[in-house]
Amino acid sequence: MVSERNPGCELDLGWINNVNVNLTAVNELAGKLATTCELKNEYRAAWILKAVTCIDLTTLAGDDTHSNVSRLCFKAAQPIAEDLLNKLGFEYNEESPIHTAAVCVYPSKVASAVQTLKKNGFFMRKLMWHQRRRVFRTADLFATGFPSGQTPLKSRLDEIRYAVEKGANEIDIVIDRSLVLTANWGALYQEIQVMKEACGPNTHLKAILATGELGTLDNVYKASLVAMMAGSDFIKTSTGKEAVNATLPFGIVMARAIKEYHERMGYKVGLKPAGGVRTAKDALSWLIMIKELLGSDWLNPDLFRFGASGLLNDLECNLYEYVTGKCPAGYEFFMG
Ligand SMILES: O=C[C@H](O)COP(=O)(O)O
Repeated sequence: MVSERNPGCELDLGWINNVNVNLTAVNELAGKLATTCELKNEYRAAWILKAVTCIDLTTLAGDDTHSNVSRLCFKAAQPIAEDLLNKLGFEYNEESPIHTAAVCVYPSKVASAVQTLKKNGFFMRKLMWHQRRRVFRTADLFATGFPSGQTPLKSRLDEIRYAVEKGANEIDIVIDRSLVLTANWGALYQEIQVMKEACGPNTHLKAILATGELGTLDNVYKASLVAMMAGSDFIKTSTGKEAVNATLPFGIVMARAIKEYHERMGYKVGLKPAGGVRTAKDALSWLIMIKELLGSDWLNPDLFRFGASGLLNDLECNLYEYVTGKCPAGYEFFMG
């Protein structure tokens, strides 16, 4: 289910200054969510498949080449081994819902990803999916001075324009954490707004808050609100490069901010945990958290993504175990 894109709103400092997060309650809820995930058998397999479709399949390597970006694109288009998928009752064809949500690469590799996707007809599939609002996207994960956000605004805007020109249709920007730590909400709002303008009307913006570097959960909630007020389509926990990345307490606080924004403004903003989400167990805890706090509307790639380089492999292994009753040998899956 898709809602109208978030256009943002005026910066509301009164709203931001009223934020007060209950740390103990957040940690208790996170503990419960992490331990009460009792999904079994076909229900677990179905949720794992759901997780696959919500992945922004990412490569972050300094030695990325055209060839490993191409492999990533193929894996994104057919994320589960075909025989395994068939045993689960699905097959790959133009209608198949089983693909990752997006491919995420550095700006300099966007052209490689777009070329592979086009050459192999994946964008034709995208057109069909688009009619059903299920879009297979190429994202540029690392624009705007990734991962620190400490380069001049002009060069961050140039990076965005470069990636859009090369065919990226989602941009993951990183915020300048110092603006949060000094409570400079006006400057943060303006920066995100101009970055959204640089994306243009058709390219979605995901704002990476780098929650592990924001100091307090109050700051996480406030930065979430400011990013949404500035028009972000998604708010995202982390770059994967902070000492602490996607944790359930951060996710709970961001989900609560998204819920409040939706109640007040009427727009649904997406959530993207990223960094260190590696196992099926992690993924299921996040999906349950989303269902509990935001409801089923958010359980789809239009409103929920995992930013992950290594999660897919574990999801596929879990499906293999479900189908065959045994653990796969390491050589059976070529790339996670
Ligand atoms: O957004 C994606 C993250 O940077 C990936 O982090 P990860 O390599 O820990 O999965």
